[in-house]
Amino acid sequence: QFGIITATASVLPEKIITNDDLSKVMDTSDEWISSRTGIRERRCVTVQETSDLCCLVAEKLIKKKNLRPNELDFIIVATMSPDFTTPSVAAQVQGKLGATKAIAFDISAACSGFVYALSLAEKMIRCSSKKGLVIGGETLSKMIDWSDRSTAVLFGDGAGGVLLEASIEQKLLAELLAADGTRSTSLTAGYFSNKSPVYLNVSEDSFYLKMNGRDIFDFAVRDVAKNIKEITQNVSVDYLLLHQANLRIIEKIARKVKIPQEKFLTNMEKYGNTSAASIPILLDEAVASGKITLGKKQKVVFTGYGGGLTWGSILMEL
Ligand SMILES: O=C(O)C1CCN(c2ccc(-c3cc(CO)ccc3Cl)cn2)CC1
Repeated sequence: QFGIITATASVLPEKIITNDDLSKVMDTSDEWISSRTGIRERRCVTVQETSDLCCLVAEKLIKKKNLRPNELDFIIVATMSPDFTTPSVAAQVQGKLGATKAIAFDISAACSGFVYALSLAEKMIRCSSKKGLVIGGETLSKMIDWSDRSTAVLFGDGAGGVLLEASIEQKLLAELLAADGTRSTSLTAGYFSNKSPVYLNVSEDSFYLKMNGRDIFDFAVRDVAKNIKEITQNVSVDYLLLHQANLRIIEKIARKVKIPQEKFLTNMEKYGNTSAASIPILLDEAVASGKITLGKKQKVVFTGYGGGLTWGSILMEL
């Protein structure tokens, strides 16, 4: 048995923050943000937590296929902005859903989290699991230093996910996942400072998201392009769904891998960078718009890249 995607769903917080809204509270402009990133607005939670967004995605997914919650064997949530270190977001979703049979755990791989989680979940189905949810969910708005315009304008909140079910047909055709921990300091967030009376180290790390934009930009254009080139060799791909970090980066990658721009779907203009949620949100919108139809055998590449550093692609027939 192999894992195939049989439903998609996404949930975005209602509150919209436009570039102009941000230009009123920090030294930035719609012109700068949209020309350098492609982002025009983003969503921000006002009362919801990551677990609330993920729970709504889970409810949408099981409803789409008329499943009962206790039919699920697993719930995996990819997030870098959980409500708690424990309980996991996945466990919170399992409890709220009443998915009593599902094992539940979070995956921490930043913006590669959804791709890492999808790869792992498909292996679980190859080893006898039958049905499960793979969700990417973030409330990055709590991780941002809202006085740092270099990062505050880039990120957004949201969640998306897929229902994975067992099939005799193999649809996950190839994958290429990678990590490079020697570059781990290029993007950090959620550092817990140790307040113990015997702790001696004074770290300058911060809870707030910090990024070396230049390093990450160059990493994305170099390593990610190489990864995509390798996985799309001798394959005619219909669409590529890359982590929605920056439109300029996606354009540069498209040119490097010599695949037409229009095959690279984008929606960062509406949602900004939602880290692990960006690919499943993009997928759900592509399905809702009819660009992608599940079961139509379209060849799609999912590519995540970000903190860790981690990156990776999965080639799937949908
Ligand atoms: O000056 C400019 O043009 C700046 C240059 C720097 N930029 C960047 C750089 C890196 C990212 C980014 C972030 C993550 C984290 O999820 C993952 C993947 C990427 Cl590629 C996004 N924007 C913005 C415009």
